[in-house]
Amino acid sequence: MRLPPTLGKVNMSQLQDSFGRRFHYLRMSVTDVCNFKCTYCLPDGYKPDGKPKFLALNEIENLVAAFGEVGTQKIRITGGEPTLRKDFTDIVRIVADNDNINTVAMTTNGYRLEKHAKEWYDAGLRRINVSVDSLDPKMFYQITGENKFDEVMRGIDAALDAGFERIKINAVLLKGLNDKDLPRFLHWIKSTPIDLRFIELMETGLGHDYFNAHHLAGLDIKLKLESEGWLYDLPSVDDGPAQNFSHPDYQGRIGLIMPYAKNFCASCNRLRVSAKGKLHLCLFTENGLDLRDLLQHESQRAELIERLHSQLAQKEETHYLHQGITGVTKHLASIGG
Ligand SMILES: Nc1nc2c(ncn2[C@@H]2O[C@H](COP(=O)(O)OP(=O)(O)OP(=O)(O)O)[C@@H](O)[C@H]2O)c(=O)[nH]1
Ligand SMILES: C[S@@+](CC[C@H](N)C(=O)[O-])C[C@H]1O[C@@H](n2cnc3c(N)ncnc32)[C@H](O)[C@@H]1O
Ligand code: SF4
Ligand code: SF4
Repeated sequence: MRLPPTLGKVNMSQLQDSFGRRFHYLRMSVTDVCNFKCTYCLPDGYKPDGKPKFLALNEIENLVAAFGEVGTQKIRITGGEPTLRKDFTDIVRIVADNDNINTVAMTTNGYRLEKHAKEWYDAGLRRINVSVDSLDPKMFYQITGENKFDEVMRGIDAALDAGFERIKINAVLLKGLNDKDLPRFLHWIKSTPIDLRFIELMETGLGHDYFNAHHLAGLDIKLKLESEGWLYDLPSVDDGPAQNFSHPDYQGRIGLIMPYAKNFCASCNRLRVSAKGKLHLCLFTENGLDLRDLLQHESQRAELIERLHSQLAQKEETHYLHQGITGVTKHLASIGG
């Protein structure tokens, strides 16, 4: 792709913060809308705030191009539920067509996978993370507010058939809800080549009561796995924050995402852009900086890149969740998790 002439004078080095962390992974949210009502995320369902206008395809193209120029190699499309966008396949294609991006991923609740897995694969999507909080259909319904367990599981089968590089399953650990599910999950991955990740519940604007009632530490699972012969896998450079484990008797792997663990943020390698075009330096705390005025035309790329570099200096070392400070993030659907 030909670059605008001004780009020659711009700092094209990789995005880096003042703690020496480099950012080669962008989580790009494309909608806040969701059709599920997960109790830890949108317990009352998605409530539109006015008439939201989410990033259009040309804005997404300019965003991807700018991030690609300064070192982004992996883009995860997320939401809300990203696949609710009618132009979702076009979004995948835009990301996949950018030569700087070598990993195109998405996170989904899986309800449209069965029908579209192959189409998205053909458009260039290579990795999929699907949220499945329980393997008990009744508990799945209780947690997500949707009776779509069978549909989602058929979607995962379709994704396995379509040939995706990697399929990960996300389950948020919830005391009193899915905390009895470990044996079922283990049984599933014995013969299924997926990465199963248990995510510790993070406190959001939902409040302290929900968090206190349901938070469960991942450490207990880690100790149990280690005692049963699961071995820690060294992370590769574009891995997310999970600590991964594998076992010779199992085709699948297990990952633990423990945001309250010591040093969790030391390996932070990702930035976020919300569906309305705001840059978020962290999943928590800040309001986000508007990028949208600079997403309108290719000729603005140099200015956009300068803005990205100038913001990175403000990225903080860690979140403040330990102090119960959840910042402005009301729920993770508003920023893509
Ligand atoms: N606190 C915190 N949690 C994160 C971060 N990244 C991911 N998570 C949590 O992990 C969940 C699952 O993330 P995914 O969307 O599957 O992405 P990922 O874990 O980066 O996935 P991979 O790229 O496949 O490793 C998110 O929704 C968050 O709950 C992060 O940077 N900080
Ligand atoms: C916000 S969702 C967006 C993508 C898609 N709708 C889905 O559910 O996979 C991304 C991830 O965030 C996780 N998540 C949402 N709220 C969370 C919370 N409070 N704590 C931990 N993980 C959370 C979900 O389980 C999901 O795996
Ligand atoms: S976790 Fe995902 S599927 Fe569940 S309510 Fe939030 S955005 Fe929707
Ligand atoms: S909480 Fe913030 S600083 Fe920590 S890993 Fe997540 S995005 Fe990075």
